[in-house]
Amino acid sequence: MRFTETELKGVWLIEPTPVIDSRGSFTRLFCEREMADCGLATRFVQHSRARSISRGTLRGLHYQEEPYTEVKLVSCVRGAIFDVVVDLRPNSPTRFDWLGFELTAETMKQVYIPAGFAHGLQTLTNDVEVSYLISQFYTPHASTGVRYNDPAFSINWPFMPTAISERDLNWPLLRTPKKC
Ligand SMILES: Cc1cn([C@H]2C[C@H](O)[C@@H](COP(=O)(O)OP(=O)(O)O[C@H]3O[C@@H](C)C(=O)[C@@H](O)[C@H]3O)O2)c(=O)[nH]c1=O
Repeated sequence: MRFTETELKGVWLIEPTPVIDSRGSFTRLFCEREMADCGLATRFVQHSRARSISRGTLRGLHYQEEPYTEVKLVSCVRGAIFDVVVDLRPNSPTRFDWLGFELTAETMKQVYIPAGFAHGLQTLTNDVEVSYLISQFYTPHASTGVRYNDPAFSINWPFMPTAISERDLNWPLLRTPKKC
């Protein structure tokens, strides 16, 4: 596995290094030792999968509040997504900056998202499945979000959303202006 920390400190892109032979390939997707060597969390308490039917479906931007913050290890196991992280850490020099990653079932790339970030995604194909390893239990009363089109972030989503939940359409906008 190849680990690359992004310009948003604490967010890592993890790329697989498949071993290929005449039968096909073998690919490691999680290794406690390699993750720990990079200083990443290795304890995940839930593994969830979300299926989206149509291209353009948007989910997010979500996070859980203290003391239920989560680390997420996200990958796309069917189809393709544009995966987005937004830095919400109060004292971060990159606060409100965002990054987008194309994750596909073929490339098996994963994004490691530390606590303090909101996460969202948009499907790039029909019939998409996304896998999440999550370090904290789902806690509905701490589960919250920020608006996908909040001008504080100005995220360049690939498409107008073709499907989105009422909840995600109605997260309040932040009033704090972007960094001067
Ligand atoms: C996230 C989650 C939802 N649910 C339930 C609540 C609800 O009835 C149904 C669908 O929930 P949501 O609409 O929140 O699902 P979704 O919009 O797919 O939520 C996900 O979005 C992406 C962007 C993330 O980062 C994930 O961590 C998660 O928040 O599933 C659980 O039971 N456990 C969970 O861990």
